[in-house]
Amino acid sequence: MYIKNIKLQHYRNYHELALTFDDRINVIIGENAQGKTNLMEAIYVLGFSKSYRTSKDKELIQWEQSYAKIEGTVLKKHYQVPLEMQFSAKGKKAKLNHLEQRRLSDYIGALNLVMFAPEDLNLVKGSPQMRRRFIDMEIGQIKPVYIYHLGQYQKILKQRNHLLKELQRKKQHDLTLLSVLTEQLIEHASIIIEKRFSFLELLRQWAAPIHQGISQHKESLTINYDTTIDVLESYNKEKIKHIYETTFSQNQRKEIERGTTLFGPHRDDLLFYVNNRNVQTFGSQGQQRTTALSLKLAEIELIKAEVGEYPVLLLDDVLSELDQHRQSHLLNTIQGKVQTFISTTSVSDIKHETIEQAELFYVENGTITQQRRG
Ligand SMILES: Nc1ncnc2c1ncn2[C@@H]1O[C@H](COP(=O)(O)OP(=O)(O)OP(=O)(O)O)[C@@H](O)[C@H]1O
Repeated sequence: MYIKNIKLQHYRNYHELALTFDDRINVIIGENAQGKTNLMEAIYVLGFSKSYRTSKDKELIQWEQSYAKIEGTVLKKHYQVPLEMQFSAKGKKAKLNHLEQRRLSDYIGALNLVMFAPEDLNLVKGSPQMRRRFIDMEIGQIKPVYIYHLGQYQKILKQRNHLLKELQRKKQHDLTLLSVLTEQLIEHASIIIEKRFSFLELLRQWAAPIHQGISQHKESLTINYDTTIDVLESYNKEKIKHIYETTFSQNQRKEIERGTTLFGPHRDDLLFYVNNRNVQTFGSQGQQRTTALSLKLAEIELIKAEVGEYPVLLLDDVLSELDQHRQSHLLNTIQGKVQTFISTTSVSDIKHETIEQAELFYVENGTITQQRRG
């Protein structure tokens, strides 16, 4: 799939903007603070209905304006999909095929994206929250119903944590509500875990050979799921549910004492091993970067295998962070098959033939001049 065009209105520092993109490589060039990342972010928001930079939608609206709008046309193999996101003080609206979607899980997935920014290089070393976000975003765009379960899970978790705090402080003594919330939490938790397990199976299949390729067969990558309960990846939803039920009932006193939910997907993590050693603890910076790159490239292939089309790739200021070998590996892999947006302060940072044919977009203070190379 690829994005044919985009129109922005009052989005960050873009007052009005209309662009037509190349179906392969688009390079967004500009000095600092001119609007490169804002454009990448707008594309991301068009796909995921929210930003990766802020959880406050109102920050996306241009200062002094009352709304922001992003429209875009996504071209798929056999049809095209018009998408639209609008933000105002009243909230956000997502339109697919010109029809407003009440549930965002009905909107997400029409435009598949893989984002690779400098922060992603810390995926291995960074917080468990980052890794959970990575896996959740991925599953969400392949199986949008996952987003629904995740949303419900988070809502119930918040209520349950609040209740556990009240029980801890003895402001509340009734345990009936706790059982009701626990039961609801388990229902969504077991679906989330089951889906994460099947996603991991796929991720491993794609990431391991890619990692071998980048490391010139010197390294092998394995990925494990680290969970708070005693569960095997071969278990189905019912079995996972049963284990959660036993764990929660055996630990009720402990949870009340601590005033928080101690088990569930919100506490799980991914562990990466290179040549059987934990790369989070023992890996060199290079190995950690190779792992992050392998995961991103695996995401691209995984989406293609599951959805039937390649996603759009966003490389936000990340190429200059990769050494020549990793940069070439990345660009060779995507060349000719994945629509890619690259943001950079200088085209000379990109040393690859693919750049010869790219569409160039020069950004200056919220305006863009387009120029085709080749
Ligand atoms: N809501 C907003 N309304 C108007 N301008 C905004 C808004 N949010 C951010 N900006 C402006 O957008 C600019 C930042 O743009 P952006 O983050 O895209 O930078 P960039 O070109 O990617 O630069 P860098 O290379 O430093 O990351 C800043 O000048 C900032 O003041």
